Amino acid sequence: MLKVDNLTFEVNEEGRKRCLVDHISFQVEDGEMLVITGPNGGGKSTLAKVLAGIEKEDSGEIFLDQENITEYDIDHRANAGIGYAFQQPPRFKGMTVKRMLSLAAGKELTEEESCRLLSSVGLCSADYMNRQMDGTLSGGEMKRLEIATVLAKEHKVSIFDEPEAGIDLWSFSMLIKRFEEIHQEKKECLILISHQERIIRMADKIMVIEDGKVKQYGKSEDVLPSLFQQEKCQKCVTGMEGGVC
Ligand SMILES: Nc1ncnc2c1ncn2[C@@H]1O[C@H](COP(=O)(O)OP(=O)(O)OP(=O)(O)O)[C@@H](O)[C@H]1O
Repeated sequence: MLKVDNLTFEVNEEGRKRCLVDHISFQVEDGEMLVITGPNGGGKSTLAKVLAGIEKEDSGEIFLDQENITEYDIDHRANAGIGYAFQQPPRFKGMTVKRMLSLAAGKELTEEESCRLLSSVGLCSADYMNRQMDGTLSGGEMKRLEIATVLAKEHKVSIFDEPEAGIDLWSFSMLIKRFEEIHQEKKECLILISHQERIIRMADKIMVIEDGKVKQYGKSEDVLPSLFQQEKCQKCVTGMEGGVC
């Protein structure tokens, strides 16, 4: 279980403080899937980075099961059970895919294990195992490999930041299947940051973040109707629905 209490992260912009994560609280139970959505620049990725320990919160507390992990750094949080897939994955020159996956799994993976892992993100093991994790990989390939590194190991909480971004339709379907499997296994908490309706509809809980604040948070069945009703009305206003709501 992940419990986040009054989490705040501020930056200094030309001498002024700007709150990118503004007193955010939520809880994800074991086996639950939380989808975080909301407008661009709302603070979703920043929240994920604070949870993973990439950015240091200014105030608030984070509990993983009963353990207070607030003061843990990025490595310590990863060891405690937090997995995180970046929205824009970093590249690692000189690191092969094979090595990266084994490092992420925390053990030397067999050919079969690596193959299964790469297949779950729509990649063929034979084509990628000895490739470098550098600029020779396309954006979509990097994104899928990044997701595979988080899937390589069981975590207490896995956070995927816009897993759909830059991924083709076929790989996206495979990925959705893998998320559904993890969700059905009910072993770990899944936090997906997404703008994709299909992902949002998979959630147990939905949180909408705007201007660093929680605008909506609750069970999927309570949040979904207003979420898609709002979207429809916006389209209507812009004429996309032919002016009919
Ligand atoms: N380190 C930083 N310093 C200053 N501003 C930042 C920093 N990191 C992010 N921001 C700003 O904070 C806001 C929130 O960014 P964030 O990436 O968290 O949004 P997001 O909700 O994930 O957006 P998107 O849906 O576009 O991915 C944006 O306005 C961004 O420009």
